[in-house]
Amino acid sequence: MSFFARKFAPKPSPAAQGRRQVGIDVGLRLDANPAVIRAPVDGAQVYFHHDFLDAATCARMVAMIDTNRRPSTLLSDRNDQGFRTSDSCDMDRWSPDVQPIDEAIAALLGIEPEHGETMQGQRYAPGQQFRAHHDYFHESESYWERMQREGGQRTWTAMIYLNDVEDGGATWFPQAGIKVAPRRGLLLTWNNMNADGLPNEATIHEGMPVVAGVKYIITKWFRENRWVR
Ligand SMILES: O=C(O)CCC(=O)C(=O)O
Ligand SMILES: [Fe+2]
Repeated sequence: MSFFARKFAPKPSPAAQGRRQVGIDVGLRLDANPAVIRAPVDGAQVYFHHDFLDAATCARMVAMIDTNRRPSTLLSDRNDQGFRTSDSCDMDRWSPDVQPIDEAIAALLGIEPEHGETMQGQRYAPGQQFRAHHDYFHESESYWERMQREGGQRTWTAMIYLNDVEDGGATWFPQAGIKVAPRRGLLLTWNNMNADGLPNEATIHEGMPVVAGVKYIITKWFRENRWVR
């Protein structure tokens, strides 16, 4: 960018600058971790870590989800039946089974655990899905005012598949062009913001319908500010 273009370009807001820095810091940390693989996609930061959780830990998480699950909800002004048909549950962050996983994910990314929302468990039976969506908050929706008070925008998402699924249930990023098949213990993480610290539309993704078997995952969404106070 020329000197004049830079001088007259709109200045990024302090919030966008903070999110931009989180993208840089977390990206550098993941790039430096030999156990982490960066997905070869343009226009989004997407990474994997195989066997992030062992089989016994995954089995404990599956049992917790089965005990506490209820129909999933959607954060939207529209009432869209069929959009998210799974079951979900909140994983108690202070439980001795959950806290170490919470902390391990936060340490992997280098984000303070207090920026993470409550870990969510999700279960998809055959035919169940989570249609294409962004994890970041749409700042035009009515929930945004409340979200701003509760930690602000979502920056990084981390998901862990707790089991192999017989058929279906891949996580598909149609714009970024990757499809991830569930595999026990596999962690998938991506930055919902772009290099300017603004919502990255190319992170649109869906949990494709399970065809055979049952899919279990846990999801962590990180906020730009502290979520736990
Ligand atoms: O089930 C999946 O593969 C995707 C889940 C997801 O996008 C989410 O929980 O935000
Ligand atoms: Fe999502």
